[in-house]
Amino acid sequence: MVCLRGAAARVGGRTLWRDVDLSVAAGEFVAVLGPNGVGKSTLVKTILGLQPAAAGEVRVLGGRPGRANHRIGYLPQRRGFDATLRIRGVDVVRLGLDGDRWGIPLPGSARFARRRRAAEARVAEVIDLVGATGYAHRPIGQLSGGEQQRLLIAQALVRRPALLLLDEPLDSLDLPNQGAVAALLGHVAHAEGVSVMIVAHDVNPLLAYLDGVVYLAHGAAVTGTPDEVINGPALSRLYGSPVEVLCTSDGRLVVVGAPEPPAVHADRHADRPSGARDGSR
Ligand SMILES: Nc1ncnc2c1ncn2[C@@H]1O[C@H](COP(=O)(O)OP(=O)(O)OP(=O)(O)O)[C@@H](O)[C@H]1O
Repeated sequence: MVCLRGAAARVGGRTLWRDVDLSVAAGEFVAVLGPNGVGKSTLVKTILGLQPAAAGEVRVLGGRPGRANHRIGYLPQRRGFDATLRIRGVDVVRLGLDGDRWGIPLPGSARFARRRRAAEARVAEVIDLVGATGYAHRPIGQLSGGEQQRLLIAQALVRRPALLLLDEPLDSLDLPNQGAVAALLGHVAHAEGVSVMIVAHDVNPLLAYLDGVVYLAHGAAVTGTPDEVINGPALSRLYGSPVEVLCTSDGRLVVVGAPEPPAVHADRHADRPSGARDGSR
């Protein structure tokens, strides 16, 4: 579904990363990890064809990046909806189906009625899949961050994408909601067969569900299973200095000694509960 060989990204005259090899198969759930500014979002943009690779080869859904974007669901970084926004959750999901389409059949025609029924059925199906049926008819601005996030995931899924790309969807969710959204994405990958790539700062909520990890740091990447990547020797080689990975009694991983400062977006973490931490760094 996604294949990078010796890929490099260059923005503003600066090489962010190089020699990145990565393969994501159908139905795999892969996290893109690493400190602030290392180029995680740029990797997603490279896969979408919004940022040309500076070197190497990038193939997405069997072709050049950008060619098959209609088969990709994309959830960009965001800050949340204004509390006064009146549009309902169900309408937000529906926008993912036909929000960009022109030439919709005339109201009153049989084709229009058929299409509307099929669209309504698909929207209801995907809202059910993300567990948002109970609140999808409320204004999205009045929903919690976790509820909004589920509806946005439904929007990204409504066209039955083969690949789902999510840029920090767990950011600013509390720990129970991070866990719930991680479980939902694991289900989307493993039960629905969608390949899922997620940019994240904390691997811990995702660990139980992940098939693979891309860890970007120091202009390079390590890729593999979570066990292959998130360990002291692999991260020490990547950073070029001693890094330890500690495992807490409840199975959380804490990376100690990584040279970069913690990757916290203070602005987007304002509503984070006290005591919540970013354990993967
Ligand atoms: N179009 C651009 N022109 C110049 N610099 C850019 C451009 N896009 C991104 N950058 C820079 O490239 C670096 C990597 O950005 P990117 O958003 O990919 O990082 P990230 O790992 O996703 O960061 P974060 O964890 O903070 O979201 C940043 O320093 C950013 O300012």
